[in-house]
Amino acid sequence: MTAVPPPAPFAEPGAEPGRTIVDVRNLTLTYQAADHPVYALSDVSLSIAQGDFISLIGPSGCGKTTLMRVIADLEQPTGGTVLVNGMTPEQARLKRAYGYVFQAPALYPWRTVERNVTLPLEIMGIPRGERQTRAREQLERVGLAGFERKFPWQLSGGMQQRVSIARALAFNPDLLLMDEPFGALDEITRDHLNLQLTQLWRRTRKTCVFVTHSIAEAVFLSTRIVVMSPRPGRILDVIDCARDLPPERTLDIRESPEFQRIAHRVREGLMEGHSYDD
Ligand SMILES: Nc1ncnc2c1ncn2[C@@H]1O[C@H](COP(=O)(O)OP(=O)(O)OP(=O)(O)O)[C@@H](O)[C@H]1O
Repeated sequence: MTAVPPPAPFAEPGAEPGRTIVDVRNLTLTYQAADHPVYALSDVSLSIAQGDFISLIGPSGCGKTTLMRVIADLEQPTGGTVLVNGMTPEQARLKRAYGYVFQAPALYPWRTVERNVTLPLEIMGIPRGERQTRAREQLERVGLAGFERKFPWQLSGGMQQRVSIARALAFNPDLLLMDEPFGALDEITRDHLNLQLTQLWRRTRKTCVFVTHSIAEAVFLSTRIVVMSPRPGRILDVIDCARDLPPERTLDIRESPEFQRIAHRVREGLMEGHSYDD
């Protein structure tokens, strides 16, 4: 894979560390399934600041995707409020305040890599030359310079997921929502992408919300980890990783006692909240 350029220690212009980007208060969501209600989220409150990297971790079905989808205005809450950049999720969606990366890359096989990245810009009516410039910048950011004219099926799964990250970044959103983007990849590729993602985050200081089932991935990437209970999803613990781990992270920090201690606390939280009756 192509190496990512070395990270520069600055945030993007306009970034204001500390400003609240996502404000979730007393969020409840019940799905009305055909024969019974599904209580997906119960009384979730969370404040996410500019430049935070938040991981949501919890057992399968605890509502992690649901929480992301409410922030993205893809689901309507039953109760509580959500503000994104001070706006309702609908206003934020219309203003393209966030980019969303799905579990599967969701690329169009008949479009080149570059034309997959430019798609949201086409929809926004941005002129062709500017679309190309922005797509190339983002592809370079994710280490895919030179792959513009390839088709998705010519790339590995990890490279395809990097294309979808470039696409989500193309319109320069304040917020990046990533729903288990590396879950289907082998461990070595996943390590590599974790490293690239932490470098990308450090360069841009985009606010990130990241869903994962991997404790190591959550500790490695995050400034804070949100541990959720089994359904209905509630927040059991919020763990500050930025206090004990440096912002600049290399894979070997996973061996450090600080890393192990945080991982242990996440594991304890998951075990305490887990019901073995299911
Ligand atoms: N549209 C829907 N209608 C009914 N139930 C739903 C709907 N979408 C999700 N659910 C249920 O709501 C609960 C939470 O789902 P969600 O996908 O948010 O969990 P998750 O924590 O992201 O799970 P996973 O880790 O397996 O991806 C699950 O029990 C799921 O089956």
